[in-house]
Amino acid sequence: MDLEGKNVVYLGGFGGIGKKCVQELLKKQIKGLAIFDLIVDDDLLAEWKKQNPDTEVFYQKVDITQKSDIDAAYKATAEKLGHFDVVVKGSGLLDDRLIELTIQINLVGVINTTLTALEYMDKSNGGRGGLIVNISSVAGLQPTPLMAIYSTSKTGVTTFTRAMASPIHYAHSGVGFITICPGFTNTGILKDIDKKTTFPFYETRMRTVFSKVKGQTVEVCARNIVHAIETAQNGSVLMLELGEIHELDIPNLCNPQLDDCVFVCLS
Ligand SMILES: NC(=O)c1ccc[n+]([C@@H]2O[C@H](COP(=O)([O-])OP(=O)(O)OC[C@H]3O[C@@H](n4cnc5c(N)ncnc54)[C@H](O)[C@@H]3O)[C@@H](O)[C@H]2O)c1
Ligand SMILES: CCCCCCO
Repeated sequence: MDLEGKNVVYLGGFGGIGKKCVQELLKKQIKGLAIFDLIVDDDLLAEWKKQNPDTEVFYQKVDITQKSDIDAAYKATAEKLGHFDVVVKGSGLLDDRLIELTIQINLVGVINTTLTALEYMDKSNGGRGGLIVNISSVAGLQPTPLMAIYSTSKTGVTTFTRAMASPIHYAHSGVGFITICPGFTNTGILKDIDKKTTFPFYETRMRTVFSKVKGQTVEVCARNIVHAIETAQNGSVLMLELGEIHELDIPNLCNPQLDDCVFVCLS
């Protein structure tokens, strides 16, 4: 999608990846940017507003575990911007010791913020269509024993987003969906990992290996997320690993007779 003149909602815009994505998005002459987050960096927000006088930049405090917050934020954004073209879901928690909160934020939060956004974007409901980008993880592509609950939540994000990308839904709503699966990216989410894993490290080797894994910079990850927003097609699942974008060709495992009724047909 060409981002010039578009309205964007970014959930988690003050997070590690979020801040850099916002900075990249603001380079694209977007018309409006709503940042939904639990936290705010007032100085950074003021700087973004000052540096981008032609873009309406504003913050909405949102706890995505609270449906009332989600509803209020989207309502206020629709009133301020009229409509929104792109919604990026970049909120997240990695802490397997907080089981319910992990699922509430990473999965239920993504589902609720998606379905509420659709109320405004769905062409069959008077919307203009658009693009919803859900940030999963490489841990949402294959089981990750180290953080099994996080991996489960992210696998749910990947599956939910692929299901929402069904051509059946797209033909109805005009809202496309893409799944972004970053690999290790140098933000705070990976710090103190041995306090966040499903179980304490069984052996120091796992810990040694984990602390030695080479991650990508946040800047490169953010640039690739924005590139994906501009170029990816509905249903794309993109792994962003070590500065590269890999479009994943996930096979349809369904009965051909059900192909267009149940599963995404990535034709
Ligand atoms: N950093 C990585 O290695 C990596 C890899 C793959 C996927 N991801 C995913 O990318 C996204 C951003 O991660 P990050 O590394 O920038 O982490 P981060 O911790 O810096 O950012 C997380 C963001 O989510 C927000 N958030 C947390 N709980 C919330 C709540 N209840 N309501 C609203 N907002 C809430 C935080 O305020 C923050 O803005 C997450 O979904 C994460 O799972 C990160
Ligand atoms: C091994 C999986 C690393 C996941 C990084 C945070 O999504």
